Amino acid sequence: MDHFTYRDRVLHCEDVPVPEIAEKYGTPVFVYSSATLLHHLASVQQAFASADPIVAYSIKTNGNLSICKLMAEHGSGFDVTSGGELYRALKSGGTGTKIVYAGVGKTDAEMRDGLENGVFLFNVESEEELYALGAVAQSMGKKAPVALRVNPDLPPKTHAKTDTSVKGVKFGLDIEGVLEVSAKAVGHPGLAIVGLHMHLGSPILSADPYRAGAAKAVALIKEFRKQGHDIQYLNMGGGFGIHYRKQEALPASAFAEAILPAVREVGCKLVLEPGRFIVGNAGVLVSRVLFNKDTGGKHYLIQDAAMNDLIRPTLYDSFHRVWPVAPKAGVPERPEDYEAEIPGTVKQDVVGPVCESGDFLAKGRNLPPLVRGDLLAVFSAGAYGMAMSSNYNSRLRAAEVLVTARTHRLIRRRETFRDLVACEEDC
Ligand SMILES: Cc1ncc(COP(=O)(O)O)c(C=O)c1O
Ligand SMILES: N[C@@H](CCCC[NH3+])C(=O)O
Repeated sequence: MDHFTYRDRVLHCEDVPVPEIAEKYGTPVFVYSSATLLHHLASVQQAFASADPIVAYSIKTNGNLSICKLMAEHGSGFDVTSGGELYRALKSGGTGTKIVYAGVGKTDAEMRDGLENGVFLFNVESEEELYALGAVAQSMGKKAPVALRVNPDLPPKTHAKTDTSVKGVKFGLDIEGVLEVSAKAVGHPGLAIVGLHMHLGSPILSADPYRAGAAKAVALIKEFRKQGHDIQYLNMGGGFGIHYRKQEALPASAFAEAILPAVREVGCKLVLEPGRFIVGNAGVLVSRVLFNKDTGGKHYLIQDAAMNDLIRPTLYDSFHRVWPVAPKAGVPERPEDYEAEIPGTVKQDVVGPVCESGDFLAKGRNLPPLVRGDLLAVFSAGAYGMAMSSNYNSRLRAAEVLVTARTHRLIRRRETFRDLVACEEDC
């Protein structure tokens, strides 16, 4: 479900016409719907309610403080993967009792920071990390609460760059060797192995990998307990897919059906780390057409958003729906299927101003002819859009706007040229 709808051929975010936002804040601009954000958070919380889970919003997806505050105010915890993300989580009202610390390469300083702030669970991904964390905790007179992250060697079939649970990736401990690792850690004075963590990849459009992963988790948890570890948490990570092309995403209840029986069997507290599922369909990237250009038998639509704003198409060949903010008569107000032939359209590559041939937001799309100044919406851009943006080509990072019903508010101002050089001028 999202709250981006066309009314009289004008895209609205909740009750706000998107052109009003583009006029006021300029383009490119990320526009988020708070109703969609909260709807998705609530749908996860409700689907898994019987396990009383800790839903830890994965802050890497979109770390904007206003979005994170909304998450914290509505009962979400945070999944963080760096000192910077922990800082954002705490600044947004998060508390250690609901913060899980992930990541293959935590520094000693990050571990200390996490322990000082009472992080309830550290996902640990290697034996060296385990003992480094144990030593840091011991030096502070503490025991670090640990979930061993297991790589279950399940192919969730996402994309070569986003599969995190197949043999040979850098993530997690190999499932074959994890019991040896846990056996050696029994009785360590700085470590309490209290959980098992599994994050399968992202985005996942089937519940089957979760069912298979949870079954492997159950077997391991039983073994950990036999070794003497007091396992309290089963952390099934994030990865729930969203609508990018059509309505292809599963509801949270489908994932709940796959995961909850395992949680009941081992009697653990469930931890989830959803990111994309909460914020992905809650954001669009709005840009303005600069030029049309025909070359090499192709039609290029050059607009003012680029790979530095949304790198997913460049990095993963990801598909995002693209459509005019105010489509003129003669084309559908909003197509059912963006990949089918659409009357009144011509094939176009939607590209940005960055000096890279790989700078595109969409290729070979059926779009109506557009002219300079027209507005374009790139849908499902709320997750890993702004979060992965950069200043490449010394482009200023976009503004972000949060909509609630008929109101809109700037939640990140557009950067300025002074921002671009600020860290260099200090030197
Ligand atoms: C450990 C971990 N947890 C949670 C997430 C969030 O994933 P998603 O945004 O697909 O829910 C990721 C990213 O894939 C991750 O690596
Ligand atoms: N950043 C990715 C997925 C990787 C998620 C982080 N483990 C995306 O944009 O889809």
